[in-house]
Amino acid sequence: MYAATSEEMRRLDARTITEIGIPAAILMENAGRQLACAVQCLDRGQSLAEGGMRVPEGFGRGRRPGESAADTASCGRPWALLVGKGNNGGDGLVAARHLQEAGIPVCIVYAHSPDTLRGEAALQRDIAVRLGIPWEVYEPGRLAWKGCAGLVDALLGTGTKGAPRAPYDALIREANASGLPIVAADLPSGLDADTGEAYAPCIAARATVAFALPQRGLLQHPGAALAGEVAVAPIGIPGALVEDERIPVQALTAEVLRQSLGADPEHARASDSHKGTYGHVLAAAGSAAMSGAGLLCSTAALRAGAGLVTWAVPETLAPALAGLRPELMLAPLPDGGRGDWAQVDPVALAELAGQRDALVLGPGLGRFPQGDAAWLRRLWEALPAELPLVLDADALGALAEADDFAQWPRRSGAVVLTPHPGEMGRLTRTGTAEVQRDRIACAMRYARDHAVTLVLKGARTVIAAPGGRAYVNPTGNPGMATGGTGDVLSGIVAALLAGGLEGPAAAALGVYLHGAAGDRAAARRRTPGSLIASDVIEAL
Ligand SMILES: NC(=O)C1=CN([C@@H]2O[C@H](COP(=O)(O)OP(=O)(O)OC[C@H]3O[C@@H](n4cnc5c(N)ncnc54)[C@H](O)[C@@H]3O)[C@@H](O)[C@H]2O)[C@@H](O)CC1
Ligand SMILES: [K+]
Repeated sequence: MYAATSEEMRRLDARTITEIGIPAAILMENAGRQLACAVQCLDRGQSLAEGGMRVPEGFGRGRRPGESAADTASCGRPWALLVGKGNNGGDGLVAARHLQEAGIPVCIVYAHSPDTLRGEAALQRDIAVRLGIPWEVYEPGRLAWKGCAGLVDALLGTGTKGAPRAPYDALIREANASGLPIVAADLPSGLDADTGEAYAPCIAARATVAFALPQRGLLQHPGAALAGEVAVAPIGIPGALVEDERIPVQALTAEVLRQSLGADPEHARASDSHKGTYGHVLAAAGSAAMSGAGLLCSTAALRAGAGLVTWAVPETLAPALAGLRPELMLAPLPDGGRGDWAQVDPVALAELAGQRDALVLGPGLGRFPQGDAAWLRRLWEALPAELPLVLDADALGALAEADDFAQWPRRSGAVVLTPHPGEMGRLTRTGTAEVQRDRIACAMRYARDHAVTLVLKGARTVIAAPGGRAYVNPTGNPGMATGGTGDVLSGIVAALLAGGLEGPAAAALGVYLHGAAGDRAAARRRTPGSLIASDVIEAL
C-alpha cells in the first residue's frame, strides 16, 4: 500500500478532479461518510477493524490501559465535531450530517467563525445549517467537554504548514486534556503529514481515517502512535491515477513483498532443491568480548534458510567457539595470536568470502584502534564485485570513519547496510535526532546517494532501495529492543541474499520475517520485556 506525501496527495486530488472530472464535493462526501463510519464503530464499542473498515497490516493497535471497548458508546451524549476552516473541516461537516442521519447526536465546534470557510467546506456548512445541526464557535475554556461522547478532529489536514497556530493550538490542548476518544480526519491535527513528527500540540487520536492513501507521517513514530488505529478509506481516487503517480514509499505487507519485490514470505522450497540451492553465507562476526554476536548472526542465517553457514573468526578465538552450534562451520583467520579482527588480513577474509554466496560483516567485531575505514576499504576492493554484502554494527562504525564512501568503487552485487538510528547519525554525520526527525527521507537519500540498500532500524524499520523506492515494515514489537536482535537481522538478510534475492527484496523480507518472528516470540512470553534475541531465532 502506497503512502503519500501531502504534495503527492494534493496532486492526486487535483488530477482526480480535473483529469477524471470527479467533483471535489464528491470526494469530500466520500471522505466525510467514511469518517462518520469510523465514529459509528467506536460508538458501538468496536475498533475500526471490528467494524469492517480497512485497517492495513500493522495499522491496528491494542487498547491502552484503562480503555474499554464500551467507553466510546455515546449513550445519548453528542459527538463534538471540531471543524477547521479548510477542506479537512469540510470532511467533518459531512460526517456530522451522516451521523445525525444515523441517529447519533452531534454538535459542531468551529475553530474560526463559519464565515471563513470557502468552497466545498462552505457548501457543507450551509447544508449543516439547513439541517439544524447545532453549532458553536470555539472559545477557550468554554466548551462542556464532559457532556460529550467523543470528538472528531477535523481541524487540520494535509494543507497544514508548521505547528498549529491559534486558535487550533488551544483547542487541540483542550481536546487532548478532555480524555475523550478522538477520531482524526485524514491525520491527527498537529502532525507533520510527511515526516510523522509531532508539533506541539498534536492530537492524540484513538483512531484515524486516512483518505485514499495514508500519509507518510502515519507510518513513522511519533505519528504512528498518535494516529491510533488507522483505517484507509477509499474516497473515489482511481487506482490507475495512484499507479501513474509513481509514489515511491509503500507500507510493507505480505502482498507488497510478493508483488512488488518478488519475495515470498512463506519461503516455499522446491521439492527437488538441495543445500546448494539456498546458498552459502560467510558470517564475519564476533570477537573475544562479543562472540555471542557472531553466534546469533550465523545461527539466524541457518534458521533463515541458508543452505550452509560458515562463521569466520580470528583464529585465536576458534577453539573456544568450536562446536557451539553443530550445524555451523568455523573458519579461523590468522590474527597474529592477538585474537582480534584488527590483525586479520582483509584480503584473506575476501578470499574466503569469494567462495561463498554472501558475506555478512560486522556484528560484535569490536572497533579497531585505528584505521578501520582503511581496513574496510581494502576488504571492499578485494571482494568479488558481484558478491552480496551485508554491513552491520561495527562494520558501519568503520564505514562512518570513511570520508569518501560515496566515491568507493560501485559493486555489482547487493550492498545492504543495517544501521540503527545512532549508527545512521554517524554515517550521515548528523546525529540521531536529525535522523529520527524524518527517517524515511533520510534512508531514501542515503540509499540513492551511495547506491546501497539502507535498512534504518527502530520501530517501523525503513528499507530504502538504491533505485529510489522505500518500504516501511509493520512487524515487530518493543520486546525486540534487546541486545542481539540486530545481529539476528543481519544474519537473516545475508541468508536471503545467499539464496538469490536482490538487495531490496532480501532486506525487506528479512526485516519483515525478523519482526514477525519477534511478534510470535513475544506472544509466547508473559511480557515482551523478557524477550531475548535467541527467542527470535527460535521463532523464525
Ligand atoms: N479535493 C481535495 O483536495 C480533498 C481534500 N480532502 C480533505 O482536505 C484536506 C486538505 O484540505 P486543505 O488543503 O483545505 O487544508 P486543511 O484542511 O488541512 O487546512 C488548511 C487550513 O488551515 C490553515 N493552516 C495551515 N497551516 C496552519 C497552521 N499551522 N495553523 C493554523 N492554521 C493553518 C490554512 O490557512 C487553511 O485554511 C485533507 O486533509 C482532507 O481531509 C478531502 O475532502 C478529500 C478531497
Ligand atoms: K485532522
